[in-house]
Amino acid sequence: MTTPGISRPHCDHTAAWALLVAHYEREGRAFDARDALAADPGRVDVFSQQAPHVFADFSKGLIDEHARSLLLELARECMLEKHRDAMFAGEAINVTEQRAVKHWLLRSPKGASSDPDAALVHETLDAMLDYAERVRADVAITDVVNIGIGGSDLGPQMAVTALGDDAIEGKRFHFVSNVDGHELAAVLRQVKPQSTLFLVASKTFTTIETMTNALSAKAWFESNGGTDIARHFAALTTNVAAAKAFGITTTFGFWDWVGGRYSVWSAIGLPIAIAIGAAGFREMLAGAHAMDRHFATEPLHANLPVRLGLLDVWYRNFHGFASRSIAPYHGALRRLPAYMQQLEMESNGKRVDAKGRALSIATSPVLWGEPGTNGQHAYFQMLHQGTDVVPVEFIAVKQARHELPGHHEQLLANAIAQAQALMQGKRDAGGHRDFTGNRPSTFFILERLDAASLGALIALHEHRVFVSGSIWGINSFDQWGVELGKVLAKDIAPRLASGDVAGLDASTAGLLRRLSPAG
Ligand SMILES: O=P(O)(O)OC[C@H]1O[C@H](O)[C@H](O)[C@@H](O)[C@@H]1O
Repeated sequence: MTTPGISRPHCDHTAAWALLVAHYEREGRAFDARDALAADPGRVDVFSQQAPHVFADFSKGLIDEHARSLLLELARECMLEKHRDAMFAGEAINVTEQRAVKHWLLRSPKGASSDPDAALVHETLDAMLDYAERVRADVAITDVVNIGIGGSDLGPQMAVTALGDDAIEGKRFHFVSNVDGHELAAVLRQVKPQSTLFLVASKTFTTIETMTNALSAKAWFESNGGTDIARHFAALTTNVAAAKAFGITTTFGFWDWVGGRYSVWSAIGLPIAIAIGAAGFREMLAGAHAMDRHFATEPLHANLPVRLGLLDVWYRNFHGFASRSIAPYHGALRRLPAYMQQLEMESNGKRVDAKGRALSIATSPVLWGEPGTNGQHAYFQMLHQGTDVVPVEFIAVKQARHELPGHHEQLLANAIAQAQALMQGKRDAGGHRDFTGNRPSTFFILERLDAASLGALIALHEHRVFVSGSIWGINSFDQWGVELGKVLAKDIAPRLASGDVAGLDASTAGLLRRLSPAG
């Protein structure tokens, strides 16, 4: 195994980067998308891209053709394609953990990949989908409770929410992630041991929140007359031994080369498979695979993840935009912003390069958002008239899944109008009613929200995050930043009970005294 991270240049030391700096100063800063569109309506075709299942229009973005070609040059100088190909070749590009990055293999069709793990992937997938179909057919099971957090929660929860209209009748889905006992207690009040299936989802099977919730669920199950753990608990994990030690015999595994935030395609996706069926789950994989092929084979200038990732770099490092708002105009995509937060901020929220050297350029922006039109009535004020420019990403779905007249037209009209308003602005000498306009947005369109298009949309974002992370020179596949707090919580927990503040700083000691029952 080679470590391609080592040979990649510092992208901010390349000739293309210097040219981008100069271009930004000369023209980029003052660029006005309104003028550009008025001067050249053909801009819409240049700054849009159809990819499998997803169309994206960034013609309202603050980018011109020169910046676009310099960014492509930057990608070439930074050996983006080589890095991408190394991922698809199964090289250990997660250099800090010496692991391959192969979530794409989970959606590669049978026989399509020569990767040594391909056969095992399909064996596991077949077994998991078989099990999902058995659960679907089992009318005695009315409630499925997924216990997991982070990547073991956000993906399945987001996808079940997005596609749940197709869920079989008679089954409810619950997602318990927080160690806050209010969450599990609220679910346990609604379910019965004999009709509930608990899925304990944890890549490591050591995460304290998940273990605490799983132990409490098991204790509740046993003390409420539940007997058959094998039937009512299943584990989704890479740590089969730990699941067994916990007392769970039904286990669906995955591998260390699947990062938690990239694991929705693995056994972690079991709740989705139970909700939409084996065929639906395979469609989701197929949609993602189509996007993998697009990313792996399309030339850079026509490659949607590449174009989006480069636009992210342009916005973050040249325009200096520090956040991005995600506005899905579809209520069923309401968990998508949270999912994207983990995907991008945990992947690219790094301040050192892949070799551990401090970076002198900015990395991940802050991602946030709520579904439209709700967000319009809450924070769009700031997007239209605030002092910061925040690029907005609209996601619209052409076909509705309901029959109520009028609603969908209004929903789509609002999405289009908000993007238009952000760009157009409105001159008013009065000040308060003045909209400066020229606020950038990207507009995504899905024909319909189904398993295939959702799969493609998620894979698109995985690859987009790869692209910006690659240009920034970071390892997008580790997450050391979450460790310190976990370690300190282990020290604090017994102190809370005892009230022992010895050795703590004065501020932390003060909080502990206030919150400790012993205090
Ligand atoms: O699936 P698990 O091993 O329980 O991990 C759950 C989550 O917790 C960790 O702290 C990581 O930050 C996440 O990337 C991960 O998805």
